[in-house]
Amino acid sequence: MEDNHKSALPHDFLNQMESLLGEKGLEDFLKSMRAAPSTVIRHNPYKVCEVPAALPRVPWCEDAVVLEKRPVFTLDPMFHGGAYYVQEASSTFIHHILGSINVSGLFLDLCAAPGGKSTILSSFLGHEGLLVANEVIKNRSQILRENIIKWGLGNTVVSQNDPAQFSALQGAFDLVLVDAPCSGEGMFRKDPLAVSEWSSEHVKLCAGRQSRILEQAASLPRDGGYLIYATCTYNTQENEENIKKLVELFSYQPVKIPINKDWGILEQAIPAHGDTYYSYRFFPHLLEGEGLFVCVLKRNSPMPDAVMKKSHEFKHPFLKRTSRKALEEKKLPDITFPFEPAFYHLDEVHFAINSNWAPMFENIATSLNIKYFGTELGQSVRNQFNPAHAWALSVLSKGGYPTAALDLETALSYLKRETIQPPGCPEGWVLVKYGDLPLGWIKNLGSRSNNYYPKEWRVRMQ
Ligand SMILES: C[S@@+](CC[C@H](N)C(=O)[O-])C[C@H]1O[C@@H](n2cnc3c(N)ncnc32)[C@H](O)[C@@H]1O
Repeated sequence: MEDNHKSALPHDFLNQMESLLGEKGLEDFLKSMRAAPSTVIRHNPYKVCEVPAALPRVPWCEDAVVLEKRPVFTLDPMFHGGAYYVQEASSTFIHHILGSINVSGLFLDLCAAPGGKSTILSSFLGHEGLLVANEVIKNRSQILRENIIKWGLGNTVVSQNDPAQFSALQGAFDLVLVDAPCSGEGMFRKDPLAVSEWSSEHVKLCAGRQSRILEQAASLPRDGGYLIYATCTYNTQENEENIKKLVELFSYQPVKIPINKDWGILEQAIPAHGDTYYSYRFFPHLLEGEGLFVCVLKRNSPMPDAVMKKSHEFKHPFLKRTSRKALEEKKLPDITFPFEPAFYHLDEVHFAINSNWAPMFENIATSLNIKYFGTELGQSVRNQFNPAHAWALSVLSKGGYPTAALDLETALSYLKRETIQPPGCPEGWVLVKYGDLPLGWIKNLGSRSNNYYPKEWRVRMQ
């Protein structure tokens, strides 16, 4: 059995793993490759998510629990309402890193889709900070946008840009995460495609691409800000070698992350540029999770000049700033914000963001290709306000709209975009919920109701 598995893996990969782990290590690694990967969900600390207390937690992330078996997530309304994110355990280590270095402010997730790590960054920032979640590939930026909307904190700007297009934001960020595209060796157990695509040539190609991304990313944190580099692969070309190149070119200090030795994470020293940097390596035979490499660095280089333009007038081809008063005239309902909001509109579609971040957001919006930001509240149509789906899924209050609690069957019908008619529903806009978790809007017209669940998100599974 073990030999079968061994023969399914590329010969050069096995040699590489043997030089990393030794003969016995490779044997244990191959054994772990035959075991089923665990299923982990990380719940949204800002939403209602009932998780049985008896389930084991991921040791480095108190929000993440290991499920006994993998349910059909597509048929769980809580999944669609953003109550949790399905994420393999090792990746949730970003949560532990953030708690250890304890930095807040403006974060950038440069390679963000589908958004697993962005949702960790967003939860950590809460209502105080701002996250730019960027994904260069258009289709993937749409998935990222959807996951950010479902997470619902309203503290995120989704952009679709190449890393090279961030040059106007050099020195702006308190933290930059580069979770780079890689050869995916750490995902071999979960993703047979990663095995079939693997070759030494592909590793080389990935290492070159990561090095270019890191060179663009390295000047984005402020002096004293952090750069986190992560991959889900094991080879040293894509990992240690890239860190060595980076610290030769840019001034970064090492950061040591406290870990508990029972967790099974390997801390390894990377000697580079006369200093010792640290990597945190995850192997499936040493812990319950997939393969991961992480290195945290602290920028040590005062910026020569202030990079942010201090513009008082926001000039953007489509996006305009507006006031609460102007919005009230457009029938915006009464919303209690956990921060002082700044409002913007794109044609008649209205958005809110924490006003503390408005000047920075305006700089970002003029230099990047923005796909989403803050919370989309709704659209003014002929003296009426049509609430947005994103607002339903957001953690903001819902301005006194009536609600209807759905049972599982009706909630699934709603998510499939079928017509539902909850009993006792008043006429007009109604927020539908599963338990206490908002799922979206319906508009009750009396004789029938319209389902406003987004067409492109609807559940197709029967
Ligand atoms: C490992 S994935 C990110 C996973 C994500 N951080 C998460 O936790 O859900 C790497 C991402 O980088 C994107 N990518 C591909 N080529 C890139 C490039 N040249 N520059 C920046 N990002 C790139 C991929 O499309 C992919 O979404």
